[in-house]
Amino acid sequence: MKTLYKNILQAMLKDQKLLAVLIDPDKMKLDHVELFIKKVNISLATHIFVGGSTVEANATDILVTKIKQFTTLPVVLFPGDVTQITNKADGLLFLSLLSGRNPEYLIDKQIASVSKLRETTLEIIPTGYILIENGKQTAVQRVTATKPLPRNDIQQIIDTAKAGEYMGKQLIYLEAGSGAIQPISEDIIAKVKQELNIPLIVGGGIKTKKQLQSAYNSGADLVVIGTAFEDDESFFNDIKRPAIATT
Ligand SMILES: CC(C)=CCC/C(C)=C/CC/C(C)=C/CC/C(C)=C/COP(=O)(O)OP(=O)(O)O
Ligand SMILES: O=P(O)(O)OC[C@@H](O)CO
Ligand SMILES: [Mg+2]
Repeated sequence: MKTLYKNILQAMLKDQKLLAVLIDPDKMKLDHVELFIKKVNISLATHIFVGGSTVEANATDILVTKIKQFTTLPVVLFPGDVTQITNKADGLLFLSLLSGRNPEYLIDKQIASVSKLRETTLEIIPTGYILIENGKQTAVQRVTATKPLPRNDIQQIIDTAKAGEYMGKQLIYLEAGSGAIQPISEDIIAKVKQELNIPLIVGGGIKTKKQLQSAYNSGADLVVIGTAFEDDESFFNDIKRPAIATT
Protein backbone atom coordinates (compact mmCIF):
# COMPACT_ATOMS: atom_id res chain seq x y z
CA MET A 1 0.00 0.00 0.00
CA LYS A 2 1.25 3.44 -0.87
CA THR A 3 1.09 5.48 2.31
CA LEU A 4 3.89 8.00 1.88
CA TYR A 5 1.80 10.97 0.81
CA LYS A 6 -1.08 10.06 3.11
CA ASN A 7 1.35 10.14 6.05
CA ILE A 8 2.83 13.50 5.03
CA LEU A 9 -0.67 14.94 4.72
CA GLN A 10 -1.74 13.54 8.08
CA ALA A 11 1.39 14.92 9.75
CA MET A 12 0.58 18.35 8.31
CA LEU A 13 -2.98 18.18 9.63
CA LYS A 14 -1.71 17.18 13.09
CA ASP A 15 1.09 19.79 12.95
CA GLN A 16 3.72 17.06 13.38
CA LYS A 17 6.85 18.37 11.69
CA LEU A 18 8.87 16.17 9.33
CA LEU A 19 12.58 16.07 8.60
CA ALA A 20 14.31 14.55 5.58
CA VAL A 21 18.04 13.83 5.55
CA LEU A 22 19.24 14.27 1.96
CA ILE A 23 21.94 11.87 0.79
CA ASP A 24 23.77 12.69 -2.42
CA PRO A 25 24.95 9.50 -4.18
CA ASP A 26 27.94 11.40 -5.54
CA LYS A 27 29.17 12.25 -2.07
CA MET A 28 28.24 9.30 0.16
CA LYS A 29 30.85 6.55 0.30
CA LEU A 30 29.25 3.12 0.31
CA ASP A 31 31.38 1.88 3.21
CA HIS A 32 30.10 4.77 5.33
CA VAL A 33 26.39 4.14 4.76
CA GLU A 34 25.84 1.83 7.75
CA LEU A 35 27.32 4.25 10.29
CA PHE A 36 25.57 7.24 8.75
CA ILE A 37 22.16 5.56 8.65
CA LYS A 38 22.50 4.45 12.26
CA LYS A 39 22.85 8.12 13.19
CA VAL A 40 19.83 8.97 11.05
CA ASN A 41 17.81 6.23 12.78
CA ILE A 42 18.25 7.76 16.24
CA SER A 43 17.65 11.33 15.03
CA LEU A 44 14.45 13.30 14.50
CA ALA A 45 14.56 12.37 10.80
CA THR A 46 11.33 10.94 9.43
CA HIS A 47 12.44 10.48 5.80
CA ILE A 48 15.58 9.86 3.79
CA PHE A 49 15.78 11.68 0.47
CA VAL A 50 18.29 10.51 -2.13
CA GLY A 51 19.36 12.68 -5.04
CA GLY A 52 21.74 15.17 -6.52
CA SER A 53 21.98 17.63 -9.34
CA THR A 54 24.59 15.46 -11.07
CA VAL A 55 24.85 11.76 -10.25
CA GLU A 56 26.64 8.92 -12.03
CA ALA A 57 24.35 6.31 -13.63
CA ASN A 58 23.56 3.35 -11.30
CA ALA A 59 24.97 5.12 -8.23
CA THR A 60 21.47 5.82 -6.88
CA ASP A 61 20.33 2.22 -7.29
CA ILE A 62 23.38 0.88 -5.46
CA LEU A 63 23.14 3.47 -2.69
CA VAL A 64 19.41 2.98 -2.05
CA THR A 65 19.87 -0.80 -1.86
CA LYS A 66 22.49 -0.26 0.82
CA ILE A 67 20.47 2.34 2.77
CA LYS A 68 17.48 -0.01 2.85
CA GLN A 69 19.57 -2.64 4.68
CA PHE A 70 19.88 -0.38 7.71
CA THR A 71 16.63 1.54 8.10
CA THR A 72 12.86 1.29 8.03
CA LEU A 73 12.47 5.01 7.32
CA PRO A 74 10.88 5.74 3.94
CA VAL A 75 13.43 6.41 1.19
CA VAL A 76 12.27 9.00 -1.32
CA LEU A 77 14.01 9.85 -4.59
CA PHE A 78 14.68 13.53 -5.19
CA PRO A 79 16.07 13.20 -8.70
CA GLY A 80 17.98 15.68 -10.81
CA ASP A 81 17.61 13.33 -13.74
CA VAL A 82 15.81 10.26 -15.09
CA THR A 83 18.90 8.11 -14.45
CA GLN A 84 18.30 8.55 -10.70
CA ILE A 85 15.08 6.52 -10.74
CA THR A 86 15.24 3.15 -8.97
CA ASN A 87 12.48 0.85 -7.78
CA LYS A 88 14.50 0.07 -4.67
CA ALA A 89 13.18 3.30 -3.09
CA ASP A 90 9.68 3.82 -1.71
CA GLY A 91 8.72 7.03 -3.42
CA LEU A 92 9.63 9.57 -6.05
CA LEU A 93 9.26 13.34 -5.94
CA PHE A 94 8.01 13.83 -9.48
CA LEU A 95 9.52 17.28 -9.75
CA SER A 96 8.64 20.04 -12.16
CA LEU A 97 10.80 23.15 -11.93
CA LEU A 98 8.10 25.84 -11.77
CA SER A 99 10.47 28.73 -11.08
CA GLY A 100 12.33 28.22 -14.36
CA ARG A 101 11.42 28.48 -18.00
CA ASN A 102 13.40 25.56 -19.30
CA PRO A 103 11.03 23.04 -20.95
CA GLU A 104 13.51 20.26 -20.26
CA TYR A 105 12.85 20.57 -16.51
CA LEU A 106 9.19 21.53 -16.82
CA ILE A 107 8.06 18.57 -18.90
CA ASP A 108 10.73 16.84 -21.05
CA LYS A 109 12.46 14.86 -18.26
CA GLN A 110 9.06 13.87 -16.91
CA ILE A 111 8.08 12.45 -20.32
CA ALA A 112 11.45 10.73 -20.64
CA SER A 113 10.89 9.00 -17.28
CA VAL A 114 7.59 7.36 -18.23
CA SER A 115 9.11 4.26 -19.79
CA LYS A 116 10.90 3.65 -16.48
CA LEU A 117 7.81 4.32 -14.40
CA ARG A 118 5.06 2.44 -16.21
CA GLU A 119 5.59 -0.72 -14.15
CA THR A 120 7.00 0.99 -11.08
CA THR A 121 6.31 0.17 -7.47
CA LEU A 122 7.39 3.68 -6.45
CA GLU A 123 4.81 6.04 -5.02
CA ILE A 124 4.91 8.97 -7.42
CA ILE A 125 4.30 12.35 -5.77
CA PRO A 126 3.77 15.32 -8.12
CA THR A 127 5.91 18.13 -6.69
CA GLY A 128 6.21 21.78 -7.69
CA TYR A 129 9.87 22.70 -7.26
CA ILE A 130 10.61 26.40 -6.81
CA LEU A 131 14.11 27.86 -6.64
CA ILE A 132 14.50 31.09 -4.71
CA GLU A 133 17.50 33.37 -5.20
CA ASN A 134 20.00 33.18 -2.32
CA GLY A 135 22.86 35.38 -3.43
CA LYS A 136 25.03 32.89 -5.27
CA GLN A 137 24.52 30.51 -8.17
CA THR A 138 23.60 27.02 -7.00
CA ALA A 139 24.19 23.63 -8.61
CA VAL A 140 20.53 23.32 -9.59
CA GLN A 141 20.57 26.71 -11.33
CA ARG A 142 23.69 25.75 -13.23
CA VAL A 143 22.43 22.31 -14.23
CA THR A 144 18.98 23.52 -15.27
CA ALA A 145 20.19 26.79 -16.82
CA THR A 146 17.33 28.64 -15.14
CA LYS A 147 17.03 31.72 -12.99
CA PRO A 148 15.62 31.44 -9.47
CA LEU A 149 12.73 33.68 -8.40
CA PRO A 150 13.97 36.94 -6.85
CA ARG A 151 13.66 36.67 -3.07
CA ASN A 152 12.07 40.11 -2.75
CA ASP A 153 9.28 39.35 -5.24
CA ILE A 154 7.14 37.64 -2.64
CA GLN A 155 3.94 37.89 -4.68
CA GLN A 156 5.58 36.04 -7.58
CA ILE A 157 6.77 33.32 -5.22
CA ILE A 158 3.32 32.93 -3.63
CA ASP A 159 1.57 32.90 -7.02
CA THR A 160 4.01 30.32 -8.41
CA ALA A 161 3.40 28.03 -5.44
CA LYS A 162 -0.36 28.49 -5.67
CA ALA A 163 -0.32 27.86 -9.44
CA GLY A 164 1.47 24.60 -8.65
CA GLU A 165 -1.33 23.63 -6.27
CA TYR A 166 -3.99 24.49 -8.89
CA MET A 167 -2.08 22.35 -11.40
CA GLY A 168 -2.51 19.41 -9.06
CA LYS A 169 0.90 19.22 -7.43
CA GLN A 170 0.66 17.40 -4.11
CA LEU A 171 3.70 19.09 -2.59
CA ILE A 172 5.43 22.44 -3.03
CA TYR A 173 9.20 22.52 -2.43
CA LEU A 174 10.82 25.91 -1.78
CA GLU A 175 14.52 25.51 -2.51
CA ALA A 176 17.30 27.95 -1.61
CA GLY A 177 19.87 25.60 -3.17
CA SER A 178 22.25 23.04 -1.75
CA GLY A 179 24.63 24.73 0.68
CA ALA A 180 22.88 28.10 0.33
CA ILE A 181 24.32 30.86 2.49
CA GLN A 182 20.84 32.11 3.37
CA PRO A 183 18.03 29.60 3.86
CA ILE A 184 14.54 30.55 2.65
CA SER A 185 13.40 33.47 4.83
CA GLU A 186 10.77 33.10 7.52
CA ASP A 187 8.68 35.71 5.74
CA ILE A 188 8.62 33.78 2.44
CA ILE A 189 7.82 30.49 4.19
CA ALA A 190 5.01 32.05 6.24
CA LYS A 191 3.38 33.85 3.30
CA VAL A 192 3.53 30.83 0.98
CA LYS A 193 2.21 28.51 3.69
CA GLN A 194 -0.69 30.83 4.42
CA GLU A 195 -2.04 30.37 0.90
CA LEU A 196 -1.41 26.66 0.40
CA ASN A 197 -3.64 23.73 1.25
CA ILE A 198 -0.96 21.15 0.44
CA PRO A 199 2.20 20.34 2.44
CA LEU A 200 5.18 22.67 2.09
CA ILE A 201 8.78 21.41 1.86
CA VAL A 202 11.64 23.81 2.59
CA GLY A 203 15.32 23.16 1.96
CA GLY A 204 18.69 24.66 1.27
CA GLY A 205 21.26 26.08 3.67
CA ILE A 206 19.74 24.89 6.95
CA LYS A 207 22.67 24.13 9.23
CA THR A 208 21.49 24.63 12.81
CA LYS A 209 18.69 23.43 15.06
CA LYS A 210 17.62 27.05 15.44
CA GLN A 211 17.22 27.47 11.68
CA LEU A 212 15.33 24.17 11.54
CA GLN A 213 12.97 25.33 14.28
CA SER A 214 12.49 28.67 12.63
CA ALA A 215 11.54 27.01 9.32
CA TYR A 216 8.98 24.89 11.20
CA ASN A 217 7.63 27.85 13.16
CA SER A 218 7.20 29.79 9.93
CA GLY A 219 5.11 27.00 8.41
CA ALA A 220 7.38 24.41 6.76
CA ASP A 221 5.81 20.96 7.07
CA LEU A 222 8.92 19.07 5.99
CA VAL A 223 12.48 20.37 6.06
CA VAL A 224 15.31 18.90 3.97
CA ILE A 225 18.91 18.99 5.21
CA GLY A 226 21.88 17.61 3.30
CA THR A 227 25.05 19.70 3.32
CA ALA A 228 25.11 20.24 7.11
CA PHE A 229 25.45 16.46 7.60
CA GLU A 230 27.98 16.14 4.78
CA ASP A 231 30.10 18.83 6.44
CA ASP A 232 29.81 17.72 10.05
CA GLU A 233 27.99 14.65 11.32
CA SER A 234 28.10 15.94 14.89
CA PHE A 235 24.99 17.91 13.85
CA PHE A 236 23.13 14.62 14.44
CA ASN A 237 23.84 15.10 18.17
CA ASP A 238 21.73 18.28 18.14
CA ILE A 239 18.74 16.58 16.61
CA LYS A 240 18.51 13.32 18.51
CA ARG A 241 15.06 11.84 18.88
CA PRO A 242 14.02 11.97 22.53
CA ALA A 243 13.95 8.49 24.11
CA ILE A 244 10.45 7.22 24.89
CA ALA A 245 9.92 6.48 28.59
CA THR A 246 9.25 2.78 29.10
CA THR A 247 7.87 2.86 32.66
C1 LIG B 1 10.80 13.65 -12.67
C2 LIG B 1 12.19 13.36 -13.02
C3 LIG B 1 12.55 12.02 -13.45
C4 LIG B 1 13.17 14.28 -12.96
C5 LIG B 1 12.95 15.62 -12.48
C6 LIG B 1 13.87 16.54 -13.15
C7 LIG B 1 13.75 17.90 -12.52
C8 LIG B 1 12.60 18.74 -12.87
C9 LIG B 1 14.72 18.28 -11.63
C10 LIG B 1 14.73 19.57 -10.95
C11 LIG B 1 16.06 20.20 -10.98
C12 LIG B 1 17.19 19.43 -10.30
C13 LIG B 1 18.46 19.32 -11.05
C14 LIG B 1 17.05 18.94 -9.07
C15 LIG B 1 18.11 18.28 -8.30
C16 LIG B 1 17.66 18.21 -6.92
C17 LIG B 1 18.75 17.98 -5.95
C18 LIG B 1 18.81 16.65 -5.36
C19 LIG B 1 19.58 18.97 -5.60
C20 LIG B 1 20.67 18.83 -4.63
O1 LIG B 1 21.77 19.41 -5.22
P1 LIG B 1 23.21 18.83 -4.94
O2 LIG B 1 23.56 17.83 -5.96
O3 LIG B 1 23.29 18.45 -3.51
O4 LIG B 1 24.09 20.08 -5.20
P2 LIG B 1 25.61 20.12 -4.88
O5 LIG B 1 26.22 19.23 -5.89
O6 LIG B 1 25.95 21.57 -5.04
O7 LIG B 1 25.75 19.66 -3.48
O1 LIG C 1 22.21 20.63 1.19
P1 LIG C 1 21.32 21.61 1.89
O2 LIG C 1 21.86 23.02 1.86
O3 LIG C 1 20.92 21.17 3.23
O4 LIG C 1 19.98 21.67 0.97
C1 LIG C 1 19.10 20.60 0.95
C2 LIG C 1 18.29 20.58 -0.30
O5 LIG C 1 17.24 21.47 -0.26
C3 LIG C 1 19.14 20.81 -1.52
O6 LIG C 1 18.45 20.44 -2.63
MG1 LIG D 1 24.51 18.88 -2.00
